Amino acid sequence: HWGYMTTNGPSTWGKDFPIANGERQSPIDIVTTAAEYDSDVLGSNALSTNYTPESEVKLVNNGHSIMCQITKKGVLTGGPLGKDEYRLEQFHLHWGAEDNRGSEHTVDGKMYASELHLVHWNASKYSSFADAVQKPDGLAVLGIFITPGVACNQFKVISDNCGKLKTSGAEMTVDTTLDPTLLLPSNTSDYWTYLGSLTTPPLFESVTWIVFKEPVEYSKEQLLALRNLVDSDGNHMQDNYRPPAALKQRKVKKTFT
Ligand SMILES: NS(=O)(=O)c1ccc(O)c(NC(=O)NCCCCO)c1
Ligand SMILES: [Zn+2]
Repeated sequence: HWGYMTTNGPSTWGKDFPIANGERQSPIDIVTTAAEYDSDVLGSNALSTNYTPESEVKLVNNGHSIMCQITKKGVLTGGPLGKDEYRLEQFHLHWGAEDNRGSEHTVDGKMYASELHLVHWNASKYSSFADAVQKPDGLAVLGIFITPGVACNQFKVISDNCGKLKTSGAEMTVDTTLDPTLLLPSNTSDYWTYLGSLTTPPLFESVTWIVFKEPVEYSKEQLLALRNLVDSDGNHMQDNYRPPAALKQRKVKKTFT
């Protein structure tokens, strides 16, 4: 089964998932000087999130990451998404064994300690996540860089429960509220955006990526909690990130000068 070890990691995925070498794969290295400022598409209608706080938190160790399944109606609109409404489905993370690596997107070659992905599907055009996941305009994912610093209070419900989700397949519901809005950086106006893919198999080329420039801080303890999770092979879930793929014939746009 695919994973992140030498024997089943990103360099082997092309065997079972030939799209791994496709024209719009993710993540990518964001070369800041090559990104194009595009005022009309991006400037006119600002990216907007309208999330409903979760009244309980459903956490799953899916063998590749820790995922929070969203049950409330949360909507992402605007920016590069045109008139379509994208519904929040889940969020999860990728991280390293040490603070010097772990993000999937890089910025001028810089890797962050972790990257949070808020996954949305196009509810204006499709009937479910499963229906949207293979469509070229099916998904929109918000990428948030994580850097070591002060604790993120809204992330505590996840980091404080990693110990109870050690094994692959483990699920739990925590009876507390969580507002996904509070997982976002304070500046949500400055971001890069480009057309890409899922960063794990099946690597479908269905994602409009929106990567925020401003990182969010998690404490050392919160990052350590992620590294103590166990994956589907019984190893510590660490370095569960795909390295950058080729940009090929794509342009990265940015909303800031
Ligand atoms: N990293 S990502 O691009 O934001 C991303 C967003 C949504 C996804 O559905 C996946 N991948 C996925 O679901 N793979 C199926 C098996 C996983 C657990 O069994 C990756
Ligand atoms: Zn992801």
